[in-house]
Amino acid sequence: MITNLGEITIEDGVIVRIDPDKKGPLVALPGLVDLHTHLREPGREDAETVESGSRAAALGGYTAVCAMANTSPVADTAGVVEQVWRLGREAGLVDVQPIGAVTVGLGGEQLAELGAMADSAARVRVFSDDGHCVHDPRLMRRALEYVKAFDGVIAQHAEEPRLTTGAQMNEGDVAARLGLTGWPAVAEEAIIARDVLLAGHVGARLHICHVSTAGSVELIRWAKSKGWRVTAEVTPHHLLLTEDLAVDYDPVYKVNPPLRTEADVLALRRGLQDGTIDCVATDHAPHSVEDKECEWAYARPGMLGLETALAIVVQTMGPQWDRIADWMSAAPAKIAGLAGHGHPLQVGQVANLTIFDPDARWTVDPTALASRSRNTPYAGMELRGRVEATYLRGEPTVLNGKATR
Ligand SMILES: NC(=O)N[C@@H](CC(=O)O)C(=O)O
Ligand SMILES: [Zn+2]
Repeated sequence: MITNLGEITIEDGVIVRIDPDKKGPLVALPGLVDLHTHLREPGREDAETVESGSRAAALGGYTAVCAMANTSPVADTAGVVEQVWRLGREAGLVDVQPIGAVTVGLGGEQLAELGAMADSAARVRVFSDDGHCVHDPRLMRRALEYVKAFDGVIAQHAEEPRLTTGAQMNEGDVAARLGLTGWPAVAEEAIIARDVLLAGHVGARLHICHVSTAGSVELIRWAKSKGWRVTAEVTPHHLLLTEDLAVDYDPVYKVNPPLRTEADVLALRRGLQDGTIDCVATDHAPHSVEDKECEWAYARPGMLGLETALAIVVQTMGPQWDRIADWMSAAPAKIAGLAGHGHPLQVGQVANLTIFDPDARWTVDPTALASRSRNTPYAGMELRGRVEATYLRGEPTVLNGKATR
């Protein structure tokens, strides 16, 4: 089958011609890859399923997502990661690459069967206790040593739990005014400092999840200057939103790590621009109405991200299409070891691609999202730029802004 997408022609799932003369107003990007997605299946299918999350991802321009391990049961065995991987194949809308837990049950005490997950049909290469920090430095060291053998990576949720007990939002003036317990920047930075040193010592790959402070950017810049194998991600929400949004106690803005200050937002954008931060990852964290639309103190942290990510990145970083292709496709594919994704749009490459209309304006309606949850911080906001179409190995998963399945 031959498909013509303006300047790009696809045949049998492969890009066979690129004709720059035919370039129209739409932007073609390599299919986006998300390094940090919470799909909630198994266990919380009321909040999201592999299929609903895959549909949200495709609508956001993604062709692959890495599914975080904090499901129920936890993805800490070959059986569970294979289940998630198989569900992704059945949904067939994006490639779902499971992330395995670092420790049994995310308990932080005993290493999970990393090797068995790596050898499973799901071929796990990224391991994370996300939602929890791997707190014990000895265990963290062992995990780094273990995954080094097969070029795996430990993705750390950097949060020193002894400094965040009872924390509800960023520590600072706003928290003091609202009477909410603060989550200080140092809780993130202390773990990053420790772990880049460990990664340097072991010579293994470390990835820092959802970096949120200016100090973290500095530490990662320093670690990279040493030549240590450290990568980092930033979320679209940390590139745009600040702690001030908490003033009305609307729990949609409660997220972990918390929204920080304007100075942090600017430092994160600079860090992404100068390559200190490698990629943008959504941390798509769907939560049910009961878990989210309640008092701030009881609401679960986390916000949706997949369907709005590209528009938010363009809004915050500008229409730097080559850089965006790197931040949202090539870099995350490389970190996750996804050989079939992240390729530049070139003749002969597999046709995983996203067609984006940079001028389309749309208003975010939480009830119209493909996600089973509604906890988007952009509800009612007018965004500029929308995914028109997404192709997975040459097959459309989204056409005219609608999922094909
Ligand atoms: N980001 C969040 O606030 N929540 C995530 C866990 C996480 O990414 O830390 C979740 O699973 O809901
Ligand atoms: Zn996390």
